[in-house]
Amino acid sequence: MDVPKQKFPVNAEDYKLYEEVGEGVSASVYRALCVPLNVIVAIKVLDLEKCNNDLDGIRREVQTMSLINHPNLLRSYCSFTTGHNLWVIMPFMAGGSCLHIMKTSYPEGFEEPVIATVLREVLKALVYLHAHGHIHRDVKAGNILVDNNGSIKLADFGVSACMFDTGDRQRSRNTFVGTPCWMAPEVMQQLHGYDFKADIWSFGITALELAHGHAPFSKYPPMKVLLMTLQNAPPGLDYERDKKFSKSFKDLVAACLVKDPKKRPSSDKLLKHPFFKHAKTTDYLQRAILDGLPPLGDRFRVLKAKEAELLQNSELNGNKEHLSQQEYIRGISAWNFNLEDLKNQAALIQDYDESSTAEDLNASSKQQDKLNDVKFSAERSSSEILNDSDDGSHLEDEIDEVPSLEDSFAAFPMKPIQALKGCFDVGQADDEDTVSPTIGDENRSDIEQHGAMTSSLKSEDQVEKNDVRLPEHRKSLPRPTIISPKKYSSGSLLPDKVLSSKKVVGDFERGFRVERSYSGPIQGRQKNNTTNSYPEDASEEAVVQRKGRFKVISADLKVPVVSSTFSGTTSPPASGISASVVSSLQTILYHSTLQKEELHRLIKFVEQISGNSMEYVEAGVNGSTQIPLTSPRERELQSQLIQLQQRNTILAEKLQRQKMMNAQLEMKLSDLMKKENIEE
Ligand SMILES: Nc1ncnc2c1ncn2[C@@H]1O[C@H](COP(=O)(O)OP(=O)(O)OP(=O)(O)O)[C@@H](O)[C@H]1O
Repeated sequence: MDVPKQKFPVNAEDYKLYEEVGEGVSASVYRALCVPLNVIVAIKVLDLEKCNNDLDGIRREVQTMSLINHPNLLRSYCSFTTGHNLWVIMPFMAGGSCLHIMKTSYPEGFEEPVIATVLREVLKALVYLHAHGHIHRDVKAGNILVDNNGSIKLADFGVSACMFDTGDRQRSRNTFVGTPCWMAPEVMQQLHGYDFKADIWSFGITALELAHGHAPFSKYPPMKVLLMTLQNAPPGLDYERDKKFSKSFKDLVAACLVKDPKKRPSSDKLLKHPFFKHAKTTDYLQRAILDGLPPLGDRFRVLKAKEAELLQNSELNGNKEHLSQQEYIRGISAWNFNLEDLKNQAALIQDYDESSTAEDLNASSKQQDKLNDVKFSAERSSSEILNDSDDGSHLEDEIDEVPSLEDSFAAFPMKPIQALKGCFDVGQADDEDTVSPTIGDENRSDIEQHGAMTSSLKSEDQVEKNDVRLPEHRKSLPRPTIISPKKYSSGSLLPDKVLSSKKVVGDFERGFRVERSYSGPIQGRQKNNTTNSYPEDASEEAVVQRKGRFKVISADLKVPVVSSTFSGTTSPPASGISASVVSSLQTILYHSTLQKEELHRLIKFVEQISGNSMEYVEAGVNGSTQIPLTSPRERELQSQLIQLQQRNTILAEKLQRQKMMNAQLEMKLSDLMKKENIEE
């Protein structure tokens, strides 16, 4: 329940922690009492040492949560660090998440009026976010929270992004975030970046999740989900069990789950969809789904015990399918970039194929038929196939040598916690309406700047006044400023014109040049996006530490905007730590180049194989109904084609992994260079 404006203390001693009520990838959530105010709150506790992978995301989440102001969005009262933990104080949503409610009482999903009511509230939140330039990027039942009175709030801004971001922030919009089952195809593809419409896809998947009790493909490991989302026809409400749903509901889902983002409706347009005529008041939700539910803490305990039991059983039985189920139960969000995990996930794909459900397989397109052909005809494991393949195995072997890159990362200085103090301390504004820093002050701190970008996050009324068109603050953004191109070290992320400018010589330049010859999709994306004409993110200059995707911003470091750091004609002075970083950087660049070369070959290989073999398989499948394959030669050929197809699938997955590794690498390089610049 929303608490009227009060100043929440930023001291751990002022809070009394009660039971745990939720758990995510990076955090545990507790019910707690704010002693001085005598108010029950929820506290999200993040161990910063454990989530050094995504501290940047956490910082963004904290900032966004403190600035939003909409009844359907979970805001934070304040946040602060205590020891190596970050505490985010927020309203306690006693009903828990829709996912939890379904797991406890509605495993087959909710009734249609409940779904309409929940979705309408979520959509209102999205209209607000989108109108203010934000993409949520993780819309799913696990992030839809219900209060005692049935009111709904969308939570978890850990991976949200601002459409008006520049620099690294903008780059994050071209990266792979979200939860695979809910992730839009364009986000997975990482080709042209994505926008608000990615949330509309996730919204459609969430609609199916609420209707069935689980998201489509939720039983599969992430790699498989990727392939199915990209290759299959979009899921929908097309099955026997979906007969109970209205035409307008089916239509809404179909409208959201269109692969071409341009053809998806915007959030404000979707809000006018006839389906929402079925929506009721939130009191109705309270009666329909909360009545009789045990307290959140008890439900959470039971679910956690179930999860532990499942995990134990699956470990005992060696049943890998449960691993994915575990993730689902926990409502894991944000793709896990752990390479070992990814390898394991990819290795599971064969196992999952055998247990495909009618739902998942029927939702398939022609391509899925092809996959199935492969799936059911080839009995050998992927490793067997790879071992005796002539043209695929060497590629596999070479790729498997790449993990040395991980070692390269490990060499970087990474001790972020000390530098963190102050970064996350976000108290409650005395007057919320005053949280509107002046845009254009180039020396402001990162937090201030974020405030500027989210200064638009004002009350819902204001959005309505604006008729959900272009947010007012956009109109007031400073005129596009032409600045000299910023010198990234990120190789292929650079637009051509930056790459070609001979600003960096010596080994750096060599690195750049080599990078250039391999124009992966990331480069293409960046090219598109660097054409944006807004000033670069001043905060970039204040990065003092980085680990993974985390940038530590010095709270009081005021560095003027320097748009061209390597503007000289000599290489930057490399002394002490710099020299070692430079040499690490060179090693990484070298590896990156090899990797890209490999990717390039893989892409060609996959294109060739898929182009040719798909045709053949299709011909074989279609033809088989008329001309049975009788001769042993024909059968042998058919089986070879199937094997090729299977290899193709495996290579595509490898390719995807490599892409992700590359993206991470690019970001690390870029950050290291910036750090170098700052040190100079
Ligand atoms: N304010 C709240 N009131 C009640 N329960 C909450 C609240 N915030 C979060 N929870 C519960 O805790 C769970 C985890 O929280 P949250 O999603 O913020 O963590 P996370 O680590 O960001 O999770 P993930 O990234 O996996 O979605 C939620 O799914 C929800 O069930």
